[in-house]
Amino acid sequence: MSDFVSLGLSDWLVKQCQQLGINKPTPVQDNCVPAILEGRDCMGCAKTGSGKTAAFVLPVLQKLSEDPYGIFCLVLTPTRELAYQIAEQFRVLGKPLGLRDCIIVGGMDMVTQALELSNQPHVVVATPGRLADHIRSSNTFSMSKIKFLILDEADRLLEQGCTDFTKDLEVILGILPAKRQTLLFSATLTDTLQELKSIAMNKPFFWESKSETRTVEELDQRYILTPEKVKDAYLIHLIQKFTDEHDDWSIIIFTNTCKSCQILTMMLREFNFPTISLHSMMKQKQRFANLAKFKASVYKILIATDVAARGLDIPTVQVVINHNTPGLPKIYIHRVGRTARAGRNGVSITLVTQYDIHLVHSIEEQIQTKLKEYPVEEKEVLSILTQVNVTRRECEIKLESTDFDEKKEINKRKQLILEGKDPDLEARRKAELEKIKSQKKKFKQKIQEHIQRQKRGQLKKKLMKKKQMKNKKAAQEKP
Ligand SMILES: Nc1ncnc2c1ncn2[C@@H]1O[C@H](COP(=O)(O)OP(=O)(O)OP(=O)(O)O)[C@@H](O)[C@H]1O
Repeated sequence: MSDFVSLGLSDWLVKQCQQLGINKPTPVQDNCVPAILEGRDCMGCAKTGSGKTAAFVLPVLQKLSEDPYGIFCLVLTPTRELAYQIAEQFRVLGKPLGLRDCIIVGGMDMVTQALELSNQPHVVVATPGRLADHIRSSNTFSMSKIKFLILDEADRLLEQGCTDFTKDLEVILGILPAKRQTLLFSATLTDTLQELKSIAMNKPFFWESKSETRTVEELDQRYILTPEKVKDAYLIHLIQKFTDEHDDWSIIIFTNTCKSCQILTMMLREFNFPTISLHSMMKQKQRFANLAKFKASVYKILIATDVAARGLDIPTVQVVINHNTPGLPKIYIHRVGRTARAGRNGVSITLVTQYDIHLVHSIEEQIQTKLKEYPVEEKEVLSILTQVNVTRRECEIKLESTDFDEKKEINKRKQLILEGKDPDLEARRKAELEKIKSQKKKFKQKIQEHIQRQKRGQLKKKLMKKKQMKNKKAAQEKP
C-alpha cells in the first residue's frame, strides 16, 4: 500500500491528515484518489467505515488549492446529519486553505442559507430537497462553474424510496455544468449500478473492494429468535448485560417507525438507561443536539430510525441492535455498519421474530455471512417480561395523551404542501382509493366464494353420479 504523497497529494494535506491520525491510505483511498486527481469521474464502492469520505475530500481539496474559487464543489447526501459530518471533514482537512463551506439542509433557516450561498463558498454540502428549494426560489448564486459534483450514499439518492429525491436531483443537475467531475460513493453502490452509470457520464473509474463478504470482518453478527411479545424484554436484558459488563460503551438501537422510536426511548428511560432518540419527527435543532450529546457520550444509548442508518461515524459505538429485522439487506448493511468502523471491533444483534426468518435468509445471502445465534439466559428474560410489557403499555398510554399522532398528521400535510399537492384533495383521493381497493377485495372474495360453491356443486354432482352408477351396477349384478 502506498502513502498519501505517492498518491499525488501535497505536503500540507498529508500533514493535515497526520494530525487526524490518518497516516496510510485505506484501499478505497489508495485506488480512487489518483483517478480523481487525473480528472476522471469515479464510482467507489467500499465497506462501511472504510474511509470513503476522505477518498473524495482529499482530491477535491488538492484541486481546490491549485485553483481556488467558489462554488467549486457540491456534495449531495441523503440526511441532514450526514451533511454536517461531511462538511466537518472538509473544514478540518481544508483548514490551512481557509476553506469556506456552506451547509444547505432542511429544518434550518432558509434566509441565512441563501446569504451563505451568495457569498460563494468553496464547498456546498446539501440535502437535495432544500438545495432544490433554493434553486427554485432565488437567483443569488450560481453553480454553473462547479468542478466537482459528489453523490455520497449515491444509491440512496437515486433510488425511489419513501423519500424520493429524483425530482430535486433533476432541478439541481439542471443548473450544473456538463463539464464537471462526478464522484459517486457508497457501501452498496453495486445494487443500483446501472442507474448510477447514467449520472457519471464520462466513462467513470469504477472501484469496488474485493471481498466475498459485504460487511467487515471485525463485526460479530448475531441474532436472537424471539416471539414479538418478548422482544422488548430481550432488549432490556441485553442493555442491562452490556451496562454491567462494559464501562465505556455506546449502543445504537434501530427501529422501524418514529412512534416506536419514541416509545422505546420512554421505556428505556423508565428503566433508568441513559437514552436519547433520533427520528424525522423531531425538530432539526433537537436532532442535532441529541446526536451531539450521544457523540459526547453524555447519553450512551441512541434509539433511531433509519435516518441514522447511513454514514454516521461515531467511533464509540460498540453495539448495534436491530429492534426490527430490516426488510432490505442493504439497510441491514448500513445499520450494522455504524459499529466496527476503521478497523475497530463491534457487535450487531438482530431481534428476529418467526415472521422475519425469510428476511434473515436474504440478508445472509447478500452479505455472504451466516448470522450466529446470540446466547441468552431465557430464564432471566422471562423474569422481567411482565414488568417490561406493563411499562410498554404505560408508555403507549402516555404517548397517546400527547399530540404525537396529531403532529405526524400535520407533518404529512406539510410534506404534501411542499410537494405542491393539496392535502385535503390527497386525503379524499386516498379514501377513494381505499374504497375502490376494499370493493375490489369484496368482489374478489365473492368470485372466490362463487367458484368454491361451483366446485363444491360439481363435486357433489360427480359423487351423486358415481353413487347412482354404483347402485345401478349393483342392481344389474343382482341375480
Ligand atoms: N486512511 C485512514 N486511516 C485511518 N483512519 C481513517 C482513514 N481514512 C478515514 N479514516 C477514519 O475512518 C472513519 C470512517 O471513515 P468514513 O466515515 O469516511 O467511512 P465510510 O467509508 O464513508 O463509511 P460509511 O459507508 O458508513 O459512510 C472516520 O473516523 C475517518 O476519520
